[in-house]
Amino acid sequence: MLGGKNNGATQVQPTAPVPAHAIRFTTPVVETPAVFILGRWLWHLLAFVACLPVRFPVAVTGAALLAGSWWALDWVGPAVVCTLATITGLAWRHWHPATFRRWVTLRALALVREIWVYRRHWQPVLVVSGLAESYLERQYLPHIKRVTCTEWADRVRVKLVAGTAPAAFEERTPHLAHGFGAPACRVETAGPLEIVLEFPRHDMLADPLDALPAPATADGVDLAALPMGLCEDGRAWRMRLHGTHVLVAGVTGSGKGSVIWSAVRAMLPAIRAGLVRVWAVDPKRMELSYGRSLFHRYADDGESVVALLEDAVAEMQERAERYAGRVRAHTPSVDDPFDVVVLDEVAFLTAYHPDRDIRRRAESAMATLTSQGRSVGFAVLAALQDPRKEVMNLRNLFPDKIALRLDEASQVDMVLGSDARDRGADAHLIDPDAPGTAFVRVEGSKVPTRVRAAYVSDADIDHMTAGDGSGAPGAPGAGEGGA
Ligand SMILES: Nc1ncnc2c1ncn2[C@@H]1O[C@H](COP(=O)(O)OP(=O)(O)OP(=O)(O)O)[C@@H](O)[C@H]1O
Repeated sequence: MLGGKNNGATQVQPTAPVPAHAIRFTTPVVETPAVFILGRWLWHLLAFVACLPVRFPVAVTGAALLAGSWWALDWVGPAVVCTLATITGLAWRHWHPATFRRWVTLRALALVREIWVYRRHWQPVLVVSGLAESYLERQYLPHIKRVTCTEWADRVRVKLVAGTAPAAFEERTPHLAHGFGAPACRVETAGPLEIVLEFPRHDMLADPLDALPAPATADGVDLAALPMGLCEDGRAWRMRLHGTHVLVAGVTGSGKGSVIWSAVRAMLPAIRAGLVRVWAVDPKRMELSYGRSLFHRYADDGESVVALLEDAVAEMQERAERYAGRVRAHTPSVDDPFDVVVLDEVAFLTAYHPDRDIRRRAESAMATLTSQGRSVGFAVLAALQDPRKEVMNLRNLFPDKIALRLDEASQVDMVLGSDARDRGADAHLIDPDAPGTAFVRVEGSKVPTRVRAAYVSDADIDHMTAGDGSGAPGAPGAGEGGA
């Protein structure tokens, strides 16, 4: 089993008996006749050649055409084939650049990277990083099955050595990333004994992102998928807010404001239409006070904050009572809007406020909102700098979490869950010069995704409060309508 074709390759021959043993009983070593070894190599060569048309159809067809034309027409044949191929390739690239990139460029790139980067360095990198397995004094290596390239990353499909688990790779992602010269490495389980290692080739999130245009009408606001920024694979980062609560953690200057404001901006037409109400808590008086006119309620000092939270709880409970036995899912309407309680620097309420009673009442209101609010259309979007339990012990009441730049490696798992760092969510290593960059667990994926929130500048907030539809200068007015 261990020595099976797909389970690894023998690297070390059995060694001599250990000198300390006076007598050592071992099975006799029988020399393998050369004909068997040559036969095995020949078999592998034939299998490789037979698989070539399936693995590289374009390259094999090209080579066959060249050979056939040369045989039929001497040198004129390959010259004509090359000219026609070049013209066809250029035309294809011109008229269908996306398919040309997918079928030609990325496949060629995958072949080069498979040979030049991964197969060439596979053995030394895996042995040095401790991923080679030993059994009966032989060494076995996981086996590269296939390398593919996407726009932004290489995906290396690996067959594991029997008896090992993906966790061994998850623990060594930094070794693998450095070993293969990639900025990061992510591990996905692809099936029994199979994993995919994802190595980004370049950072799609290196450049800041301008504020995204807000939807033109309230109909266009999808509260389950608010456009927030970009994922590292170039897809849009969308965040669910309706039916969940979101906790945003990050050190000062990490970009918590851009997450909050991107969410508010994405809901703008629905806020204007009265389908969404934002209850803003702003103890620092720096972040949310700027867009005060957009909010249903605003509070910035201990007493008023607690009053706001307790009013939200009262409204939530009144709604829950009305819905009991009649309505099972909340749909935003002008009578029963979607209520978002935005808490900036939540530690002010849970840990730093000098009045113990304020802390207790605030915490109790937050616990009630987060534990009962989801199904009746109440969501909490809270931001904090320090995710430790002493500062915020309600962490687990937030189903969705966003880890911006954090201070310490241990905080990553506190925010994103116990295996997040093993799966490559190095939030403590985020570049301080790239604020707004974060790790999130997007729906349906166990692997944390790196994202960057769009930056909503003061000028953008001015346009939002002034009533321009998209928040951009000169944009048309907001549309009305139901969500
Ligand atoms: N998404 C982003 N893209 C580019 N730059 C950003 C982004 N978010 C924030 N910045 C820059 O980083 C600075 C700090 O951002 P922000 O105030 O949002 O951080 P914060 O985490 O809220 O900090 P604090 O906790 O001190 O309020 C901003 O003034 C802005 O210049």
